[in-house]
Amino acid sequence: MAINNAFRALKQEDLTADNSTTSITQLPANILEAFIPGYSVISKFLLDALGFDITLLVSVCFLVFGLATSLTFAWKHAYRQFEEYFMSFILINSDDDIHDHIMEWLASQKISRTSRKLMAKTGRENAWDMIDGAATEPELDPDNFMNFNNWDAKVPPRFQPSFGSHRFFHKGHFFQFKREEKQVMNGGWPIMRDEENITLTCIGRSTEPIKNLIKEARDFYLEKEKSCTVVRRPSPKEQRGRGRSVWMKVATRPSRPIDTVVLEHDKKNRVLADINEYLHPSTPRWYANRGIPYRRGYLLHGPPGTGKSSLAWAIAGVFGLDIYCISLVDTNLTEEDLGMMFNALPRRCVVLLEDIDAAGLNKRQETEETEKDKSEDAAAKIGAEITKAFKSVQKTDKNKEGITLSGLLNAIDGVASHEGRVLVMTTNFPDKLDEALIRPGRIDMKVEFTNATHSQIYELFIRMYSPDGSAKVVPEQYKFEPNQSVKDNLPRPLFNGSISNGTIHHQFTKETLEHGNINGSIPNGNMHKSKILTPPDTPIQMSTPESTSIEDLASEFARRLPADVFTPAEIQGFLLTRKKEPARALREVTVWKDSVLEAREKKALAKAEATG
Ligand SMILES: Nc1ncnc2c1ncn2[C@@H]1O[C@H](COP(=O)(O)OP(=O)(O)OP(=O)(O)O)[C@@H](O)[C@H]1O
Repeated sequence: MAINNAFRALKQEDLTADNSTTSITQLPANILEAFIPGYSVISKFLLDALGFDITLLVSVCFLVFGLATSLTFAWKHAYRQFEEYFMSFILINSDDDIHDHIMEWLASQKISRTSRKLMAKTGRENAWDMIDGAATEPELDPDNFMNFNNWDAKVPPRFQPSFGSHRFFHKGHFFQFKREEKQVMNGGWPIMRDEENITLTCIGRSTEPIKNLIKEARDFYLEKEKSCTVVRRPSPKEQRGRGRSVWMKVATRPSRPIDTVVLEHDKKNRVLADINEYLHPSTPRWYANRGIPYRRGYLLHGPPGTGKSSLAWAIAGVFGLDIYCISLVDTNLTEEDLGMMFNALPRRCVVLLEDIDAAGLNKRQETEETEKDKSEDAAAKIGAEITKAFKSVQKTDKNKEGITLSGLLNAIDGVASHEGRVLVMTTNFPDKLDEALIRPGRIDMKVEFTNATHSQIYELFIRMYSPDGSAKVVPEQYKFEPNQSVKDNLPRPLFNGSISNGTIHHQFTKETLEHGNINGSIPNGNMHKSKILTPPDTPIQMSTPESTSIEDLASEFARRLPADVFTPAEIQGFLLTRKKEPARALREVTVWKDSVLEAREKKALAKAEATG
């Protein structure tokens, strides 16, 4: 009996032990059934068909999954707590320049090669990349033309860390870089826009390592763009405001060297010296001590194509300033926007207001109209009043979305306005501008641009044909005596183009100047005279001891054109189409001059006829 009881107890124990084993490695069938409907039927079917019980396998999978989920949850929670109490972060919005600095820097770091989460960007080359030889060389087709077929596809893509979290070590510090994009309301429902933020996090309760990293990224970026001018324009209307920048970067281009602006040296130097003094760190105090608003405006005026915008760009390049361009004819620009834009300007920059005469900011007519009114009788006066009122309503409507003179003056004189900034306005018609706009305090220096003088023509020629585009200062002895001709002094031996080290050495003789008889060929077939092709890698070296110097050609060229008749842009356009053929330019300039003058005359006649 006792043995029987013990045996039963043992059996019971065995059963219990069996049960406990089942509960660890095998989940009860009813639990599995709850997760996988029809599980018992499937497992029974598989047991019958294959003689294999899948319960153990499924249970293990469930347990591993459960464990992994719990561990992930616990890790995330613990990491969040750690992040909260032992980490620091800095948030950067994509509107800010720092965003570009960081992304550019990261693209050059190891993380952009090793990360498993990358974003590929088509490596669109900037036209200026060619300058540094950074750009990929295009292929030449059998006719020696460059072939840009599928050019963008040939440029290697750029890689950046993609959206999500990335971790990396830099200079002994651990960083987490998180890039997120979300949709936010743009002004009001239902217009949405994408907003991108990046968060940089580091271990420790100080943000100093992140600040250092941002500084490093900024220095890296600025070093790359050292000799470039950043161009900004107003952001699209729907993106302005709400903490978003009202300015957006539209381009970065190589700074324009000041010598490339062909202008009387005195004029150029006067402007540069004035701006230099204005931007000096001690100048704001000087202005403040005297209670004078710290600002300076420049009006560049003259016919179209005489170099006004070019000078503004060159000024930005000389002083390493970004250029902020505003077009007052932009109908999307309101006075409120304009005020916001002036207030959002950085401490130092060039603000370029182009063609202000085209913006409807013409001289006010009031005085004129009042004078006229005085001489009219009462009935006419009433009529005039009605017309005036009607016109003013029309004017208000028309300018609802545009800028009025008072709006512009308010922006210029605004609270923060452009203190410390260089304000440059350009116009083709200075006489049309309202006195209020150009009074001292708003415009402090006026620079007149004219059609090309003889010395400008000379310099434009030299600049076009000297190997590196640099022109020597117009020589003192260079005098444009009406009867002086260097042509008569040109050496006479026949030209024979010679080539050494793949470079064509042109020599110009009187005959080549007169008849264009340049004989040149390249043995490797790069240049075929019949196709008038010049290989891309053949800089022209013009002057050799026996040849006519480029200065002589320039003098003769300038002599053949009248002064103050053609704009520098016109002359540049003419030279550009003969950019490697100074002799041809000299040969053809007289014909060109006559044809342009004739066309002008015809146009003037047609206009006169049309106006009766
Ligand atoms: N004085 C100059 N020196 C060098 N290049 C010039 C000069 N004037 C004009 N150019 C050339 O002509 C082109 C037009 O010049 P730019 O835009 O500066 O003229 P602008 O006076 O501002 O004309 P607009 O009044 O039509 O805006 C540019 O390619 C520029 O390089």
